[in-house]
Amino acid sequence: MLTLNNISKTYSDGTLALNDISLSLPAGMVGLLGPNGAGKSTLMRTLACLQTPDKGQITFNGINVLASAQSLRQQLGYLPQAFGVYPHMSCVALLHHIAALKNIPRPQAAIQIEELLTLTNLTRAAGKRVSTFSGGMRQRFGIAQALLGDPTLIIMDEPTAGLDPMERQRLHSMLITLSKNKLVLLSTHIVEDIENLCPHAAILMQGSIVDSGPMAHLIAPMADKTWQTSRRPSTGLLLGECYHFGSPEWRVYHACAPDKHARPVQATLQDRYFFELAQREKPPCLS
Ligand SMILES: Nc1ncnc2c1ncn2[C@@H]1O[C@H](COP(=O)(O)OP(=O)(O)OP(=O)(O)O)[C@@H](O)[C@H]1O
Repeated sequence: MLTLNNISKTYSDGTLALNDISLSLPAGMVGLLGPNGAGKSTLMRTLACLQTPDKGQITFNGINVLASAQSLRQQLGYLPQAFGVYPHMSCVALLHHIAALKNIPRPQAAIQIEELLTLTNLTRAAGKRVSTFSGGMRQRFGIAQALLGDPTLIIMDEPTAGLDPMERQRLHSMLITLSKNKLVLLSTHIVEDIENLCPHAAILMQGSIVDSGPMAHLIAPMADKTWQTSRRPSTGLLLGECYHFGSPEWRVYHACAPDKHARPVQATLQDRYFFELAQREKPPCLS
């Protein structure tokens, strides 16, 4: 269990990035959903002990994270949004280098690296320089390095960014396998990834937690109030515009049918997310 109590962070230029965040996250796959600039990366870096909050407390399985960063690092695997690599090092050499930085004895590291190369489907590319890898291979390498040392807390910041559908699917099944006995925190603004992968999620907007909990809890406020209509609605809160067989359709939040063309639909996490966004800014468009 990862618990955050009253975490706040203001950058030196006065930007309030995290505003009194309190959260309890269970083991398994947990999604952190928020638009650009919501504070996701700031929160991820704080959890990974790469920056400190101005106030608040974090505990992970009994460890006081802010007071014992080193104890947490031994249990942590972190995939940042972007990471640099030494241009001349091969995949396997770089993994050995990172294993050494994590204080993993070489014989143990060799066994783990072989297993991780298999898991991430990089065995055949082990001798290639990571700087020549495609986007998907690089992300898989990022996962392999994060998993060195068998961490119990895995933090992934936008892991599917820039991946093609095949690579994305491969990454999804890898994450599902991993999350069996660990806490995998997945930060993204791709709602579909969280809907597909996470039984539990938190929604972050403008540095504050809007809501968190099991998926059913997050969707519950939208139940029986979400409609889809083939005419642009004039009443209700517009959640977004989508296309059905090439024709435009609108998703609307309203207590009753917004017009005679509207039909009730099963609410999704995307509806809840767009509901929250629509209350804070101009309504988004679905694509
Ligand atoms: N080093 C910094 N100095 C000043 N402001 C910063 C810094 N890093 C982030 N911010 C600001 O803090 C806020 C939160 O940024 P953050 O990168 O955590 O959001 P995010 O949800 O990860 O966004 P994205 O999805 O675009 O990566 C933004 O307003 C951002 O401009």
